[in-house]
Amino acid sequence: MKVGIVGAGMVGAATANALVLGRAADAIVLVDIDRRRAEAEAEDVRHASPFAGGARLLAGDWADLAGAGVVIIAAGVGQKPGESRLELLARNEAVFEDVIPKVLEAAPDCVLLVATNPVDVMTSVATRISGLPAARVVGSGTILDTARFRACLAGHLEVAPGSIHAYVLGEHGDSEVLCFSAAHIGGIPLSAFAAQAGRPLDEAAMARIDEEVRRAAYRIIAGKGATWYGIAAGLARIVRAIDADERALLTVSSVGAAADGGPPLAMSLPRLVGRGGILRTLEPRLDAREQELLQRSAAVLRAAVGTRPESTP
Ligand SMILES: NC(=O)C1=CN([C@@H]2O[C@H](COP(=O)(O)OP(=O)(O)OC[C@H]3O[C@@H](n4cnc5c(N)ncnc54)[C@H](O)[C@@H]3O)[C@@H](O)[C@H]2O)C=CC1
Ligand SMILES: CC(=O)C(=O)O
Repeated sequence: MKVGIVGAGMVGAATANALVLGRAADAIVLVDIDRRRAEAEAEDVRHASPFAGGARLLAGDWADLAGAGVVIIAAGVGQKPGESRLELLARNEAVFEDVIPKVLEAAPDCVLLVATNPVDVMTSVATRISGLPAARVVGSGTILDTARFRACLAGHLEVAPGSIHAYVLGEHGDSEVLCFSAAHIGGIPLSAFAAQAGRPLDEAAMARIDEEVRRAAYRIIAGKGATWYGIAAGLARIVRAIDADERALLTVSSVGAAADGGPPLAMSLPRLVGRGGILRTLEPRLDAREQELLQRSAAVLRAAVGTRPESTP
């Protein structure tokens, strides 16, 4: 499949590299207002391609997105140290007003895959501007937070992250919800597994893991200015699910029924992803406290979306 990437900064370039190394695309087109940057990144990643599947890399114009099955939007500003994702909204909404119509003119049949922050609100914005059905506008949502959660649990429990079924839902941001209650390893609830493994998951351990996941971006941004490897791997995972029509269960964002029972809103829930984007949204089974936190997260996003007109699924 041909994949377009709009925004050839740290996230866009790392995603191109992850797609190449993961053999998740045949051709990748990088588009950026900074054409020189896009060309340099395309050339650099092109030199990784012979070590993997040989995907073609191009820095192009909008018209070069023609035929792309997925177009990833990673254009816009990122957080400065200490800044929250929601503070980026006004600046990145202006970028989307510019780029989304150009993408759709060139690639009217693509799935839009949104990475730009605040990613849930930007998914709502992209759905509104594009006029596409909600299923075709996928936000990376909490796919990264879910990976961080599994990585932390894997470290604590000394088990492979791939054997852990655990999810982060809600906002990709400060109000996200780590769902401990439904998490399991091989069908064994997390707490029972932890006891068997001699690695108790008490309140203190859960609070430490929560803090580690929720504050990960702030720590990384304080240390190196931005984050890119984790989200790049997550975006490549979503592209693979779409391309191979996997019906994979991923925590991604899309405008749809919200946890607070209000009008449609983009937030992360467990969703089946395959050809065409979101195929189905599942209702998570949470304990009462997590359910309440998820409703609060929806309220935070609803306040951020404000009075913007929403696209309904
Ligand atoms: N969803 C997630 O989990 C994550 C999201 N992000 C977000 O991804 C976005 C990009 O981050 P970085 O790559 O680090 O930023 P960056 O500053 O390195 O790259 C952004 C690129 O967008 C380009 N751009 C800006 N306006 C444009 C326009 N109108 N048309 C075409 N290109 C345009 C810039 O020239 C720049 O090359 C940020 O909003 C950041 O917060 C970052 C990490 C994780
Ligand atoms: C920057 C960002 O959203 C993250 O790393 O989670």
